[in-house]
Amino acid sequence: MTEVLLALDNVVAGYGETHIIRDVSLHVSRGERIAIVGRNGVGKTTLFSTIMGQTRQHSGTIRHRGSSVDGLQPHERARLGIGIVPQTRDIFTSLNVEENLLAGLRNGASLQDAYDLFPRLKERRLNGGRQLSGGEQQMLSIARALAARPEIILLDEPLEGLAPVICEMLMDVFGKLSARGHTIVLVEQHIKLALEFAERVVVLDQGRIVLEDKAVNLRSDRTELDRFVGITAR
Ligand SMILES: Nc1ncnc2c1ncn2[C@@H]1O[C@H](COP(=O)(O)OP(=O)(O)OP(=O)(O)O)[C@@H](O)[C@H]1O
Repeated sequence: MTEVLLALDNVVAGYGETHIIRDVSLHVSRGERIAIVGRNGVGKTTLFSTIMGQTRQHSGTIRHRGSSVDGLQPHERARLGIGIVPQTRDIFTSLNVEENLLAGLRNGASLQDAYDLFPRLKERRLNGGRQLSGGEQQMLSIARALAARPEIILLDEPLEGLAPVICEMLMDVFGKLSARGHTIVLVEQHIKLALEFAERVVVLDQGRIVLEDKAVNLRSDRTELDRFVGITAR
């Protein structure tokens, strides 16, 4: 039987007294590829922040490999193997590429692992974070998250604002990571790419899961999905 790596049960969370995430239950199995989609402001980033312990969890439980992580600090959750590539790109702009990677290495990961996945980073290894293009910064942010050898990786709109050729290259990398057994949860505005990448798609609306289905079903009939993401969504 496939192991449930991450389980959210009836989670209500938000900022201060505000409830943004409302009664969310979501189980992620080891090796799964899940996409989370929904209009702007429905709570996709807040859901990731909640998994990382960066919001106020009012009720419900979050378990990692069956053990509750409720009450654990973000760095403690990261140490358990929950990795995130935040929308804001997590890099130190004052450090060069190699220094950024070295600062993130954990659990026997090596610089070479990062350079094998992103040869461009090797070419730019002595460039400061500020001198990198948006795409290179995103590669570095992803490589830094992977340098901690997470068991599950949360990717928050990693393609946002990037040129189509870079998006294609990153999607290719996500495919490779998945083929190597990584568990990936992707928040993505490009619905077409989300449907191509994921096995299962979860739709959020006003902080609730309103639709959850296999991508193959949603690809063959987008009527239901379009109700929640809008027919103009790509
Ligand atoms: N730090 C914060 N403090 C208070 N409210 C916040 C904070 N961050 C987000 N919100 C509010 O929470 C709601 C959900 O925002 P969130 O960023 O999670 O949505 P999203 O689906 O990721 O949106 P987008 O697709 O635009 O990134 C919004 O109403 C937003 O204004």
